[in-house]
Amino acid sequence: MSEVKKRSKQSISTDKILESEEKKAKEKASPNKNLPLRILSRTVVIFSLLIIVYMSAKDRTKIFAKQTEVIPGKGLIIECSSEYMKELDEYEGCAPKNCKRYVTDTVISTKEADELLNMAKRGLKHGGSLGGASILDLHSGALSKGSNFVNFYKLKEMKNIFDQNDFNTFRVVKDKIKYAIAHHFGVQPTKIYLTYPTFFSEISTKKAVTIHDEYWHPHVDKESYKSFHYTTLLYLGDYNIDFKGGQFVFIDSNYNYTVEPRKGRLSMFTSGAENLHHVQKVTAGVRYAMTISFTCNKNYAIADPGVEKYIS
Ligand SMILES: O=C(O)CCC(=O)C(=O)O
Ligand SMILES: [Fe+2]
Repeated sequence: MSEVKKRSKQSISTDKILESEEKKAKEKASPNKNLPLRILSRTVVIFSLLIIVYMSAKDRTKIFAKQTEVIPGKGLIIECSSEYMKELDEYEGCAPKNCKRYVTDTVISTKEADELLNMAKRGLKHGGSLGGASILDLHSGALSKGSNFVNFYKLKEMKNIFDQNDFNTFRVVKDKIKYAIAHHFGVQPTKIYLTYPTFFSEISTKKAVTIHDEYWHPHVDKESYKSFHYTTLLYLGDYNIDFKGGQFVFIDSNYNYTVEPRKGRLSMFTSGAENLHHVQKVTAGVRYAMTISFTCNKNYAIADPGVEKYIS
């Protein structure tokens, strides 16, 4: 290589080094020059991620029963959990043909739901949990009060708060539900028994105080209430009208299935691990519902509640 060529090559590479050093120096002098661009690109990335998370969460949630629809009957068969099936082996005529959840708006009338709602309000106004999730159990008499429970069958001020007419309404509704379970789950009505607790629930927007107020945790009813084999929920008010939030959600591995409460809507399901569920937080208004459940085990059977429950 000639001396001239060598020198010119050297001077080109020296120029390049100078150029890049100049650029670096400039960037150092004004570090914020690329900042808007960086903020913009990061914002785009964050928003895209949020959209992906939102869309995938949305896609995993299906509305099984909308409040605005009147559902004659809608069911979803699921695989029974092995523990549930094993336990039912010993109860002839009580094991379901299939494990499932089933929602119907045509078994219980609006009038019957209104009569029960009236009972719920009448009873619960004497109680009320500090944390806003209250129950009134027609079997044990447990009524949420403050951060505890009292037995309303023993309270002077609640003496005869429910008369035999009220208990009759409960019995008629309970019998309709029992036959609906027998029909839809393929079991003998004489082999399923009303069990405890059998209660009204009232949920407001108050912040939880005790563990009893934390109704929103996913759970299996068979674990929360060992006597349950068939859970039924009767809704006494309307989602998005009487209250906001408070949807019931079945949690499956692929999808969540939401039941929006509707007055008179009956939701029935096998109480095993196949029906893991939770209730979403109530964000406005007050939500009333009733839990009426059945067992296959005669030892857990209870008599229909009546006026003889009052302890004088
Ligand atoms: O009120 C509801 O919709 C369900 C309540 C519930 O899951 C329960 O009491 O175990
Ligand atoms: Fe539950």
